[in-house]
Amino acid sequence: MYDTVVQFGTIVTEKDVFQADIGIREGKVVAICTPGSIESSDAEIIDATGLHIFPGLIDIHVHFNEPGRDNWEGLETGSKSLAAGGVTTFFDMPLNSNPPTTTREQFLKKLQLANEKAVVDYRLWGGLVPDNLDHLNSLHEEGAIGFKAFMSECGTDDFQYADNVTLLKGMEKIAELGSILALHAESNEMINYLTEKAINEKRFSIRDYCESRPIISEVEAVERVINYSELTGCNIHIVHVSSARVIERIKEAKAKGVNVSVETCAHYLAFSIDEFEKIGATAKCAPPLREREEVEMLWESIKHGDIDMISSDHSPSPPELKKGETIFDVWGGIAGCQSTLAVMLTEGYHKRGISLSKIAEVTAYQPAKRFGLTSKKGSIQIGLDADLTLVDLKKEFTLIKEDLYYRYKISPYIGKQFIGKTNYTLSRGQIVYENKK
Ligand SMILES: NC(=O)NC(NC(N)=O)C(=O)[O-]
Ligand SMILES: [Zn+2]
Ligand SMILES: [Zn+2]
Repeated sequence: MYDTVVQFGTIVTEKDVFQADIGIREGKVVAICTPGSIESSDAEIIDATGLHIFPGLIDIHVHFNEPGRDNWEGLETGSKSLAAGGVTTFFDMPLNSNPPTTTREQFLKKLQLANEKAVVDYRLWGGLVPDNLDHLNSLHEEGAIGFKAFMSECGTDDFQYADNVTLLKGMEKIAELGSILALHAESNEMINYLTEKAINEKRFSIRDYCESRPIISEVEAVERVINYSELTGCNIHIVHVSSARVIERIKEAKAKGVNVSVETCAHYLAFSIDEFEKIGATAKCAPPLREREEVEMLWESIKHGDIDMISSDHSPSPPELKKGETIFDVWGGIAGCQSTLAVMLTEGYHKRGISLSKIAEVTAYQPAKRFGLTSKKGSIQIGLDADLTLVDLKKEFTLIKEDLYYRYKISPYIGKQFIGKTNYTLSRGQIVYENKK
């Protein structure tokens, strides 16, 4: 009757926490029953006694950089890391692969590589850049989950940021397609002005870097693109918001009827500038880490339901690019996609009383809902894919580099103490991670 039965675990969904057994057939959940009641003579049994079963996470924001920069990460190492962290679906960003995913040909090439190499499910973002307006249609036809644009320079030469005219024209098209535009929203003018000033004045501390990309530059860009959304009718998603001040603006826009969603990343919830100063360049990202009180306000925003989802924005580089004369010279991007759930459990559930259902909601249900995947993913329900992560909520561990599956064992989370560990991950019913393998 079943290929696999997960017995005696506690199921966590966006609505509920309850004990039940799960029967899996052909990759789908086909039964959810009273513990011990499933007839399972010829099924593989997974004993989940003492474990919590979350819907596999959906990480809508990773940079696995293949093709072209797979020496920075790669679809195999990246997706194995996700499996180890309980993530069963990822959306790969159109940059820093080289060439970036801005035409049909490049999209199909990446799709083929993902098909060969990824150990969990995936979708691909298409890019919106100044010279590819005529390609948006074909990217959409091939199944792009949405489009991504940068409002400021992105740190590589091969993905141009979208000027305002490109944004407006692109948004008009994306609205017609009924798709969605994700934005890296920082004001290019403000951050370039402040960066130049800091460098001229030889202010090279970590705090100087953070102050060169202030919260107000996020606010400016977000307000602008919200206005563009009202004008064009384009649905938008703001990636990696670092501050509750920005979340407030998005909340106001939602109340006015603008179709906008927002993510923050695990690192903005785990670290403040104080940790950035201790850890150094490994914790450099853009927008940068913020003050401790901002971290706490983000957690409050999650509690109040003002943040739709959590991503990792996993954007690693080779170690030599994380070294440089000053903090301004090193690669901006954090490697962390294996640790998202551990951060949510440790910092959210254990330290701040965030409910398990809220964690399932922002890591799986909301991403599935926003991107139209709820007929297959995002929760634990009869008929959905058996994408499951089995977690020991009480397991304490310190992350060591040998635990990581990244191409390079570099991450600001190394040395961090966590409570809550993934023991098994199932992707469409198949065990893709079990006890460190
Ligand atoms: N080129 C990048 O991958 N940049 C990424 N880097 C960060 N966030 O520091 C991003 O998502 O903006
Ligand atoms: Zn970004
Ligand atoms: Zn990113």
